[in-house]
Amino acid sequence: MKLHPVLEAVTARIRERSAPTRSAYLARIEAAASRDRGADRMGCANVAHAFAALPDNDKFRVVAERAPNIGIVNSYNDMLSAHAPLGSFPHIIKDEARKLGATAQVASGVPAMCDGVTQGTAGMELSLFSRDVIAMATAVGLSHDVFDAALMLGICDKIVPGLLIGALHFGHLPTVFVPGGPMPSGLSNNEKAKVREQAAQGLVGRAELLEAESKAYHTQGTCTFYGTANSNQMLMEAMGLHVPGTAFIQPQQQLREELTREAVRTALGIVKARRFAPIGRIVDERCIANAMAALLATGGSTNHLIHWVAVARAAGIVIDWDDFDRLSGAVPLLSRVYPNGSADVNAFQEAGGPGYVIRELLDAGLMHEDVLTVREGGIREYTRVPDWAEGPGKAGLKWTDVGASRDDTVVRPAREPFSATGGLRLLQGNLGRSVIKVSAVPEDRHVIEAPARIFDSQEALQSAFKAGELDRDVVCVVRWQGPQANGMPELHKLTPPLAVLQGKGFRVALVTDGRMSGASGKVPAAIHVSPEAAAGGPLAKLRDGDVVRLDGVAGTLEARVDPQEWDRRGPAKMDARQAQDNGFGVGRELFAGMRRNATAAEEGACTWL
Ligand SMILES: O=C(O)[C@H](O)[C@@H](O)[C@H](O)[C@H](O)COP(=O)(O)O
Ligand code: SF4
Repeated sequence: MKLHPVLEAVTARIRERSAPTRSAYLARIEAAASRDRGADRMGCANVAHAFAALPDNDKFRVVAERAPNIGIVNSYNDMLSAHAPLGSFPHIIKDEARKLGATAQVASGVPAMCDGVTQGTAGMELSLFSRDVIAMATAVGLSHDVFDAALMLGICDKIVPGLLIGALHFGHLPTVFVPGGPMPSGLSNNEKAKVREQAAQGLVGRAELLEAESKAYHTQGTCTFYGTANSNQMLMEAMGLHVPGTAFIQPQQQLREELTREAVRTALGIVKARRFAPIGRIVDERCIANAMAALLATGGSTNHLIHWVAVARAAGIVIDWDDFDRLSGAVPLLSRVYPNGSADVNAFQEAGGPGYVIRELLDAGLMHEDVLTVREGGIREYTRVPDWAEGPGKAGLKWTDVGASRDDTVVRPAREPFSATGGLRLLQGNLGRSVIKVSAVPEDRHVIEAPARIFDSQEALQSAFKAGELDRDVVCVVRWQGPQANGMPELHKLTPPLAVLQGKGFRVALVTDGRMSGASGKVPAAIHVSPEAAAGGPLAKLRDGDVVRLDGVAGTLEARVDPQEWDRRGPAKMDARQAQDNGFGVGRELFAGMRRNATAAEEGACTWL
């Protein structure tokens, strides 16, 4: 299939811009790949320490027989419903490795924050930087340097980007990502959102709200909205870093275990076949462009406009919001999964899932086909759906073509998409550069112009809402929420009050240098405003009553203030003590160095460069 000219142009622009950093990166992984590693190179004490805990026959294998050794990086904990199933995976992986004459060791555990638990609390100020902590923790594990391949176990928001950034610093290793899958559907996301809005208006009490939330989030597995966690899964499929079709197979079933075993077979298959497919080679400019296209075609999380910039940078590839915006003009919206619709990821999988979207994008020339993946069959393998058959002679994993959409309210072909353009837009103007997810906003709310009301915290906005001060057309500006100010938290708790105002017919919007959740959607929000207010960005000059225009069609974000007056204004100052006080007791002081060192949101909010 001929490549779409826009995909071709964007990829060429990325390749040209990245040439110096990408060639340096490839040289580094060549050097690492040629360095002899493992048991027969290390000192005897090192070897003894590395394998002391292995059962004797495994020790023999990995030392005497130089059997391949897999490093497992696991983000298991009980705080994320999505990660709870991962506790049992290392046992399955070691068992499968042993069957294949290899060994596997947990190289390291990495931390994982549940953004649902910390949403709206001071703990959320650690969330973005936990991504780079996870990358560093991945490096701590893999730096034992006794591995021939790696398996990355993780699903949620900052965890997959962190694991990927870490793994790319070991780009010489074949690496497969292993998910756990979504929980079975409970109370629908729309129903949940409705109860939240009733609670915001005082129409239901805490007992009713807790009952609704607990019915939505009711067991192990990933939450079923298409937020950052499930956008991660879609992108892992589009980048060819998963076993094909594994993303949205639910945990606690035999197929999930078989796919985990298949990840071991896939990683060892690369090692034994000596197929040159280390992760640093798979993740190239075309792979990154494919991920961008898949994000846009599914109205994925706005967080990936930060994370995938950082992921690309870890592979020596430089992308920016112009690249996303240009691609968004050519990539159609092919799926509607909450918050971009009412279906959840289980319905998305039923209707065709990632395989359907990837097939449609490939056939429309909107994904590169000539890419490396962890599978020999290349990216076409990811247009197929796995199943596991039981019984004599039939047992085993098999894949079938995804076929036609089984629900065209959830996934549609590229020839008749939900929208001709992708779900994410770049906004520019005298307030800086920002992004908006338009795919989840009602058409008649894509352009909002109203007087601004300035807030220095999300709590201040919630208090003003409760006091009835926002019952009007208003652009709510929440500043001092960028990476350097307070770690760039998600302000998703503002969705219910703003949605109530929108539901009353007021024309409302949010403008912030902070983030929103991948699960945010219906209220127009210009987010990630760069440069952030704490770095001298123009949000610091805005005042109550200034008219602000957010135009998701023209791609602009402007303060309608007389230019001379605007130039005369000095910036407001952040009350740093306020941030310190409300953040005490959740460890935010430990992240002061990362706040100081973070690059801008558009550069991925990287803290390691
Ligand atoms: O980016 C994301 O997808 C969010 O961070 C998500 O992981 C988080 O859990 C939300 O807070 C969930 O939504 P609710 O808070 O509405 O449950
Ligand atoms: S999707 Fe969000 S709320 Fe759900 S488990 Fe993952 S981080 Fe937590």
